[in-house]
Amino acid sequence: MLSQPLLRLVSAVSRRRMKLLLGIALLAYVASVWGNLINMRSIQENRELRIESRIEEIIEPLREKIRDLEKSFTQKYPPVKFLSEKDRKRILVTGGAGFVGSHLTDKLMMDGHEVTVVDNFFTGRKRNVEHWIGHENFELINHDVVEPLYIEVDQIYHLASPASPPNYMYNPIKTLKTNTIGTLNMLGLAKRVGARLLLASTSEVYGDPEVHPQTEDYWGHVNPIGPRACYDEGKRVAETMCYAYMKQEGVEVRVARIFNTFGPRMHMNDGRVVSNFILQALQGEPLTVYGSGSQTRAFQYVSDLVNGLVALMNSNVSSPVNLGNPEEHTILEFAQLIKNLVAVRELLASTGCALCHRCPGAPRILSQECLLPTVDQEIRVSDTTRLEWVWLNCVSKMWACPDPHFSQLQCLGWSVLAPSCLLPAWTVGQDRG
Ligand SMILES: O=c1ccn([C@@H]2O[C@H](COP(=O)(O)OP(=O)(O)O[C@H]3OC[C@@H](O)[C@H](O)[C@H]3O)[C@@H](O)[C@H]2O)c(=O)[nH]1
Repeated sequence: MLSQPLLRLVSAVSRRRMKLLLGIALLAYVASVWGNLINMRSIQENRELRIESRIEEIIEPLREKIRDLEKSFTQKYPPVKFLSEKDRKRILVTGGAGFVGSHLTDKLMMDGHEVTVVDNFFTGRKRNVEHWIGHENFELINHDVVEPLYIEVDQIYHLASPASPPNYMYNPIKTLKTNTIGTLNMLGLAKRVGARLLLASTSEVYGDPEVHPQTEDYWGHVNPIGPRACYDEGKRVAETMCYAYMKQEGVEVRVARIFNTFGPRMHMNDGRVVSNFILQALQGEPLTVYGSGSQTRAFQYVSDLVNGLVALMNSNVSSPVNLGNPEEHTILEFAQLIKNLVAVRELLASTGCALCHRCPGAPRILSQECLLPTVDQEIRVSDTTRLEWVWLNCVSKMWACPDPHFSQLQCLGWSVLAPSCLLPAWTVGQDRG
């Protein structure tokens, strides 16, 4: 038998042990719950990591594609000079998407100016200036100059008008409105904002000239009701408007009388002799020489004209200035040149009246520091060579083309449409000479 004190000792020890055991069990329980929690969290984290890496796997090729697309959409612009705020001008070019206007736009942009092109796209083409779209110095507005325009500019090159005979005779009333109301609107804008305006006039203001060559002091010989009157008289009144605004309102004006011009971006179907002959040769047709072919023209390359326009705009000469190549050729000579370069079957001499001679006369110096490019002997001599070069490069490539219709062919900027897309043929009876 155990004594009473011994029994008390034993029960006290087992109570303590019980407490200890209970404490240990509680700790073990807490530890296991904690462990489970940690385990669950790491499982969840693992799962999340797996999902994230799967998403990455799917997204990465897409990211790659976006990078490629971004690279291909990043527009590469022709090199543009940096001009300080003081030298940089805000320049409006009306008709800036056309043949001459787009080359002028190129020069002004590359010189570092801010250029706004306004065009109604009747004869202009967006693709002529598309290489500038998105550039911070460039803006393209689809607008008809017959409606007023409210913008802020320092200089206006006013070129908006159809210029080839079939185009301007297509809608003579519209041609008249463009050259009269359109010019009034641009002169109004020039007056409002204090801009200088250069009018792209034409050698056609001399009409069917009785004087040869036609210097700027010749008043011309124009039939006011002839087939070309909408253009000839439209440009004559546009010149009159310029000088009225100059005298009455103090607007600074420059007037360029532009002679025959050729070069890239000229529409093959615009109806003028260079494009007509090239197109006819491409299609294996005879060249249509109107009349005897003894009528003369002097063809200038478009970049020479553009340099002349910019030189004139920035000169102090406010009287009209002829811009053209003084090297004169008969149309027959021109046809022969093409005939010698390409195997053309025959030359067609029509019976139409074609006695007109057109040549800008001796080139003149605008001011001491501003020499018109037509004065440059090298350019004069090389013009025929350039024509041959354009001709050889375009034509030889096109002859090699397997498409018999030369549909939508692009060659050095010349666009050739399929025969079915051509404008109605330019007929002999419409020509003055
Ligand atoms: O197929 C043709 C086309 C034209 N010609 C002749 O080639 C000469 C030039 O005619 P174009 O149609 O090329 O141009 P034009 O000289 O008559 O007028 C042009 O010149 C100056 C620009 O300012 C004008 O915008 C434009 O009308 C004319 O004598 C014409 O009779 C042909 O012999 N065959």
